[in-house]
Amino acid sequence: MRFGGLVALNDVSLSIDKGAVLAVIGPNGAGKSTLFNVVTGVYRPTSGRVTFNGAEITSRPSYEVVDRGIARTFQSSRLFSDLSVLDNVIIGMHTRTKTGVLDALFRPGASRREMAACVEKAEILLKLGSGGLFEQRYRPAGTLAQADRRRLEIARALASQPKLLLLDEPSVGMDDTETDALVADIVRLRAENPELSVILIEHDMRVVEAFPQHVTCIDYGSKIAEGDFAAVRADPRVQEAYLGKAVADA
Ligand SMILES: Nc1ncnc2c1ncn2[C@@H]1O[C@H](COP(=O)(O)OP(=O)(O)OP(=O)(O)O)[C@@H](O)[C@H]1O
Repeated sequence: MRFGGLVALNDVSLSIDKGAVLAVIGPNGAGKSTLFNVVTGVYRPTSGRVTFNGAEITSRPSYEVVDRGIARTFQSSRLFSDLSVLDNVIIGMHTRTKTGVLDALFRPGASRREMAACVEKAEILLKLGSGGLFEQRYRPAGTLAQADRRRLEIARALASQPKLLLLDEPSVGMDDTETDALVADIVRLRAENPELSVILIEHDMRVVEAFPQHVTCIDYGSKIAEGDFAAVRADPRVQEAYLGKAVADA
């Protein structure tokens, strides 16, 4: 992925199996969010391919990518702040609902029934995670605490019933207790959906350590290491690039 003269991603090749968690680490500006933007059709890559479940999805529009089963959260909140917590989750279901504006006008019964089903599903999702989102479901999303906003982003992404969930620094703005709860949420989510795959961009090594099997490190747009957490952490290029000399000396 090039932006003019800047190569934001250079020959980065990644794959993830069904049900696996892949953690992508790397310093600021390494190209991690760009990777998500390429996978989800926000950016059209200059070259290269994105395939999902055997089908090529390179540069497909984002709504189609969601429809195929890839959902994401963003590093900076993309919630509808004036809408309620509940409505934000319901909006995440739009690729899975059938009735539209015309149905609302001409088949109000069907439309109402579908909406009631959506509310029920959204409430279940809000009850799943930590942080009491369900109790706050009628509050405008913009009034939530930072950690709850991150949790709501995840609930909204899950509302589209993804097969692959992309989490962009989900622990940003969370304290240690909240981060532990986030890890527990992801662990529980995977236990309940063993086929769900997760790609996690993270700066917090405590989160990465909790999902240690597959870790990839990107630096200046290139993949510099991959393997399990212990191997990647021990790689001198990773220590140099990302973890810092303090860790190398530890
Ligand atoms: N739309 C864009 N136009 C121009 N340059 C961009 C664009 N998006 C990203 N970049 C550049 O691409 C590089 C990679 O950015 P990216 O946001 O992917 O990094 P990152 O690894 O996610 O960093 P961080 O951890 O700080 O979020 C940066 O130099 C960034 O300035």
